[in-house]
Amino acid sequence: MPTALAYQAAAHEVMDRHLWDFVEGGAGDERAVLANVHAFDAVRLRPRVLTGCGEPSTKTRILGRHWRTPIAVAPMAYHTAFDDGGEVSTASGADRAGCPLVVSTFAGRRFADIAAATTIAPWLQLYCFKDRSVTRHVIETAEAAGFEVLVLTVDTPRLGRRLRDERNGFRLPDGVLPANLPPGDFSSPSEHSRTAFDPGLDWTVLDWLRSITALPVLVKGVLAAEDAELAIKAGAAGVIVSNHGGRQLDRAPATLDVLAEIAAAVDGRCPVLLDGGVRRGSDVLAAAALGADAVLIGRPVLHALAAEGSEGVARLLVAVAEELADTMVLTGTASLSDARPELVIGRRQPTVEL
Ligand SMILES: Cc1cc2nc3c(=O)[nH]c(=O)nc-3n(C[C@H](O)[C@H](O)[C@H](O)COP(=O)(O)O)c2cc1C
Ligand SMILES: CC(C)CC(=O)C(=O)O
Repeated sequence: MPTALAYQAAAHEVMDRHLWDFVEGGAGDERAVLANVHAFDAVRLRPRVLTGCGEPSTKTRILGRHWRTPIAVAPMAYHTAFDDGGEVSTASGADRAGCPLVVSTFAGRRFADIAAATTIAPWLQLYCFKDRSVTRHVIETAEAAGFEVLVLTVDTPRLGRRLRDERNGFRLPDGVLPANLPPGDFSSPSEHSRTAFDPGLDWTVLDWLRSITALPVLVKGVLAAEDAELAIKAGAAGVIVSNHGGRQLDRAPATLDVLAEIAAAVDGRCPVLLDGGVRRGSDVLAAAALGADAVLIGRPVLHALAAEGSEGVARLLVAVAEELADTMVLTGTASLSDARPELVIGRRQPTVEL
């Protein structure tokens, strides 16, 4: 069975060193990158026996759509740096595994071509630029291509200081460009983001989004129960518990460590998704037990794409989904709604009461 670890090793063999550092790296001392993975490593599951659960259901329903398995691909910039087909390859691989793809504002392929490669309507990850006309254009292009959901990234008023990229003087490989943005100089993500991203966003950005689109908006980058509450008040259709894979705030908490607190605050009013460090099917079940309706997988998908293209993406995601089903059988968990916090040993209980 192909694992995330095996694809990481395979990608390391084939990837340019600076590109590797761009993908693997995080902000500062990379505490938050490690914290995500360590939080999952520390999980032990408490199996129940003789439950009669031999054929578990991994199905779920998110924003009115049926998902075969509670796994989607996290938004990541520039898949064309890893495979010539870029996001088109990722979308078709994810489709074969039954997983939706969240497409980055900085996708290297046109939204219409990405949408045509999958039977599952993609979601658009949105960076809100100072120039709102550009942001609006990105949304309209995605809507015209049939995208169904917006994911507003809120943890990036400025890009985290990524020391590997600073040391390497990182520049995108020649020919790697965002396919859905007006022409500009994108060669250094840190320099571009400094001039283009709006550092002064507040919750009223959701009002503006609602005034220009009817698509549901999920807020990605929530790490505090108070912000989940504010997101719902501002009209968000869901929250994504994320620390951007440790690429933003070096001392951000592991996402798994704040999940229960946020799920308790949301209390079923909207879907709660999580990303950061999800590598195994057993990680998916732990996240479900602590309140996630679905998870997103980031770096391992790029590793699989770099190592084996579209086929690699499909094989990785199928493997994680099968491992989720295995773990459900072995813990006596018949369905995702049966995954309760008692399944997980040694996690802290919610700490914030609203
Ligand atoms: C190379 C790379 C590019 C990324 N680009 C984006 C992006 O364009 N927009 C965004 O919201 N998050 C972006 N992310 C963050 C991911 O969406 C996600 O939060 C994170 O990778 C999940 O953690 P994991 O990689 O440990 O699975 C990026 C992450 C990586 C590794
Ligand atoms: C081009 C970057 C802004 C993409 C990103 O979000 C990241 O590298 O984490």
